[in-house]
Amino acid sequence: MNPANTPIAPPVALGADHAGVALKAAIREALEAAGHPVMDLGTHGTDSVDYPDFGAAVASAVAEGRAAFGVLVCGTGIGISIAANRNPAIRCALVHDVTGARLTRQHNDANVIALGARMTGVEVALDAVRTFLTTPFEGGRHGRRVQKLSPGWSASP
Ligand SMILES: O=C(CO)[C@H](O)[C@H](O)[C@H](O)COP(=O)(O)O
Repeated sequence: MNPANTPIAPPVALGADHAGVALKAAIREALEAAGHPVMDLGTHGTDSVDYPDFGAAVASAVAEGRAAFGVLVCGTGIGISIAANRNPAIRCALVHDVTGARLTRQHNDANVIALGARMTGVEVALDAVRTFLTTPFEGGRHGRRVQKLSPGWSASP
């Protein structure tokens, strides 16, 4: 609790490889300007690094409740989304536009979004992140389907 006894919302965890570091910085700047607490898990420079390290770090932060949501960026968004989805608590959606960002919250209850810095422009990416962070899960029939994405669910009778 802070001095005003107001709960502080968990931050948004950010992660990127070298290909995504500039877009991550733009996302961080926009979120901080809007008053969102962020947890920047790197990378912090343009030296070549391996996207699985950052996908895993953000996935762990979300899975452990240290972050409310995660935002990941690599060149295409593909590799880093695959990395995040190796964590069984994570539903990471690769998104290219605002519609995808909205629908993956409404229908999939995605807790991490992945963007491709070599695929999606900065303004679209920022709009997608804002939409992702402000759109609630719809539940209902989607709840049943999301349940079937959980590690314990099996298609076998
Ligand atoms: O993982 C990826 C492909 O899905 C990302 O786009 C990476 O950022 C990319 O592979 C990095 O490539 P680079 O040639 O090492 O910059």
